[in-house]
Amino acid sequence: MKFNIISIFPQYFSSPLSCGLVSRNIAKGLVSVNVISPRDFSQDKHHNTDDRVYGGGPGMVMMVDPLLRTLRSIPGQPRTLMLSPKGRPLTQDFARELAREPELTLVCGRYEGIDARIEQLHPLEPVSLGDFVLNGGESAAMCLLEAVARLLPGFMQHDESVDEESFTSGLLEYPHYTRPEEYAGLKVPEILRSGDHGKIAAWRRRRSLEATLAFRPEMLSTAPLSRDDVAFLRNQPRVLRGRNLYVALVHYPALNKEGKEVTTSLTNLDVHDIARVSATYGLGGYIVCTPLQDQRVLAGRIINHWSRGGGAGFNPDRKEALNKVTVRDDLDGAIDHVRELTGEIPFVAATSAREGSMPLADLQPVLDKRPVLLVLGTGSGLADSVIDKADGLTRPVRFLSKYNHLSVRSAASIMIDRLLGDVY
Ligand SMILES: C[S@@+](CC[C@H](N)C(=O)[O-])C[C@H]1O[C@@H](n2cnc3c(N)ncnc32)[C@H](O)[C@@H]1O
Repeated sequence: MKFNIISIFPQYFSSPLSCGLVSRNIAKGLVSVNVISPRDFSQDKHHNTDDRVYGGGPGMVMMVDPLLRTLRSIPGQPRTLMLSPKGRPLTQDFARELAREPELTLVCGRYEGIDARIEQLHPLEPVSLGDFVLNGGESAAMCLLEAVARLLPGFMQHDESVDEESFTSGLLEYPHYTRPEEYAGLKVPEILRSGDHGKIAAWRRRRSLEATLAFRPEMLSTAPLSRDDVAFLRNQPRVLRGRNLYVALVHYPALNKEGKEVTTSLTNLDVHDIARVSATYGLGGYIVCTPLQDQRVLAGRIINHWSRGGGAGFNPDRKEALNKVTVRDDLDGAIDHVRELTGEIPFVAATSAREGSMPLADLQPVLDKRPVLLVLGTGSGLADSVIDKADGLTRPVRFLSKYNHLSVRSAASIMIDRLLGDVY
């Protein structure tokens, strides 16, 4: 496979291309690397390749002409990638896709980047190494080259090595050991010395599952998993963020359509459905807030029927859900309830279908440290006096859509799922 690397610092590549498997495979002829400098194509007498940025601001920008001439000097129009923070993230799947190409051109930016017109003048696919900024595309190009080249048949001493690595199966890899058999009192796991390949494979699968659960649990949502895998994972100790999450449904003060503060009636559906979501996601609790005596009696009747009365024997799952529900007068009562249960004052996150700037994801790290009370409104939404008491107002679900009129039950489900997903 051939790589053309376009960089104003060709010397950057001499060391990484001269050692390890990359160098061996260049010598073998499996990989060839052609580093080209746009300086050699600059028409200017000083061979300049950059100039000041239009519109003001610090830094220089790579000029379009030397780069375009460099690109056009490469015969055959190979697939051309531009290393850039805005690009498609480089993943193992993407590397596999690129390894099927006979030739790739990698364009390395420097300074503030490249004159934007280059993308209109030459087909370029931006590729990013991650959400961070490097000084230049050279180190990114080297990472990409390695990730792709090692997937070529014959590149590794043993081609199977790449089949078992992290991300290949959607999981992180299991741990490896080498001699000595015992070091600082730590022994290599017995099973790895047993010679029983079936047992070793099963042991490795489980260590892979454990590592993924510990370090990258979100990968488990998409990894192909067998029934055995799921049964194994279900029994692993997990930090369940959901235990720190509480949800309050506020019936007073809520707004009516005219924007006036009113008390809304509770509904059987809201009590049941949000209780079921709370149980499914392992929430700390669900607090229905209403100061009206008849509404509190009604809520108590619903809860008692399903958690202690006739419904409890009839449907034990519903009993578990309804056991999560408590009734309090208002938001202050809900906050007190969480404080009584946890000994801590919760972070209060109000919600709205209209406004709010706090991304839900910002609540995830908070859940690792202290209880969070997610406050949902009824009627036409939470009154300002409730929102004012909150520590933050979350961004509406579907905040870019004109129509986002969800029932409070749906909004609760979506927000809780976005916060906790399948794993936490
Ligand atoms: C200092 S950076 C320019 C950053 C640019 N001003 C921005 O804010 O997106 C210079 C060059 O480094 C490379 N680069 C920086 N971060 C990168 C990343 N995360 N992935 C791939 N390339 C990157 C690109 O080639 C980029 O043109």
